[in-house]
Amino acid sequence: MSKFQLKWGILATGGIAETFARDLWPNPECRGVKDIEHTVVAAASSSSADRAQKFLKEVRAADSAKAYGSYKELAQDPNVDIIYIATPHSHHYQNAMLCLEAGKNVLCEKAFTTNAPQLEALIKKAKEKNVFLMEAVWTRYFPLSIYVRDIITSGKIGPVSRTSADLSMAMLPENTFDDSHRMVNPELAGGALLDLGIYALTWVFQTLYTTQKDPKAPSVLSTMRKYKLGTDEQTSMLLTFPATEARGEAHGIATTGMRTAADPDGKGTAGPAIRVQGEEGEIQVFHPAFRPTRTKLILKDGTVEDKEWPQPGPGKESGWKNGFGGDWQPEGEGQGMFWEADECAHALKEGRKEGQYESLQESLVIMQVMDEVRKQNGLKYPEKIETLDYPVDL
Ligand SMILES: NC(=O)C1=CN([C@@H]2O[C@H](COP(=O)(O)OP(=O)(O)OC[C@H]3O[C@@H](n4cnc5c(N)ncnc54)[C@H](OP(=O)(O)O)[C@@H]3O)[C@@H](O)[C@H]2O)C=CC1
Ligand SMILES: O=C1OC[C@@H](O)[C@H](O)[C@H]1O
Repeated sequence: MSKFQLKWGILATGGIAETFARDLWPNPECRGVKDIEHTVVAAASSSSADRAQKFLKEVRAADSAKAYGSYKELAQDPNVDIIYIATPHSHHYQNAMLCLEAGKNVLCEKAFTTNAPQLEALIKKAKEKNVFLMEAVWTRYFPLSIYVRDIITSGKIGPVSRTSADLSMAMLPENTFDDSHRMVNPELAGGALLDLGIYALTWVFQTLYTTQKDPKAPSVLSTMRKYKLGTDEQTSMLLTFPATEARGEAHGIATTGMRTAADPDGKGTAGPAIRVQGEEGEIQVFHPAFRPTRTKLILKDGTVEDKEWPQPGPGKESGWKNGFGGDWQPEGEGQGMFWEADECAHALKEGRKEGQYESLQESLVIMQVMDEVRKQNGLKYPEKIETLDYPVDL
């Protein structure tokens, strides 16, 4: 059987671009995926073509891969099937529009855009060009996430009425980040909400919204503690999801922050970061919410199922070098970003224009929730990064 080949272009050469591109290197067969192949055929850096060339070497791309010194050249490369966008949040709208305008399929890092109207404009453009568009919320595509959603839809824990999810990582911003860093800088749409809070929201949504046949957008109440630069360093959200066919009203509690830790000792002693609670039991997921590797199912009848979910990889012997994962990524394992890449390949192979575990509609509802949270707490980014105008030189 011939395999479906997906040829990737990587837009930007920072931290996550490197991790993602490294994750494309192991043969998908090492995770049981037999029908597709990924190849990095080009990369672009806004700094220089030399930087892109160095990047391609670091991620083991073939010598034939093209190195570009501008994103525009990458968007126009006819050999590229899909572009992975790995710039700061502030730039996603402009970068994605550039690629969609050029007729490219796009996988765009989270948070998709700075606001919901920008995302609506991207969705409209993707439809007009008849291309694929997906937000790179990689966690959604893990077998662990599929298992959790299946537990819910199977009815095993009964109707779910509450999910609480925390992604807090004690990295005191004043000691960790320069004022120009994307995690705190308003010019780059920094702050906990768009960077980390989106994972707490992902768990609330994929358990209370994605699992429903007739999902409805939630209402939201929120509070925010601001950093000295005006971006948020801690945000707490209480979401109310209307009743559906399968359950009554449900509450989602999503918290995020840079001052407290979901896992203070790094050993899971504090308990689960995520609890999905139903009438017959609950399913727990352990920190970190973006790359969890442990779940615990606890049922009223006394059943307890503790499960580990190591990320597959090519093994230590392959000489494969770990990426961004650091402590979370034992040697020989992959980071786990390949699951979302596999979803892109399967979607394009099947002719789908969006991901199967997070529709564009759902990404939009989440973006609307984040807009509302910012509105309730007076967090605005500079006009040039919230605008619908295109092109804007950032
Ligand atoms: N899924 C995940 O686990 C993770 C996702 N992310 C997401 O990935 C995105 C990028 O994060 P990360 O890789 O950590 O960021 P980095 O700062 O490491 O890299 C961002 C890259 O974007 C390009 N860029 C273009 N314009 C700018 C600008 N004005 N300021 C800074 N960089 C610019 C640069 O590449 P060049 O010079 O080559 O053009 C830069 O290297 C964010 O959306 C973030 O939320 C981040 C970490 C983990
Ligand atoms: O997506 C992410 O996951 C890991 C975090 O450390 C990082 O800040 C964030 O962008």
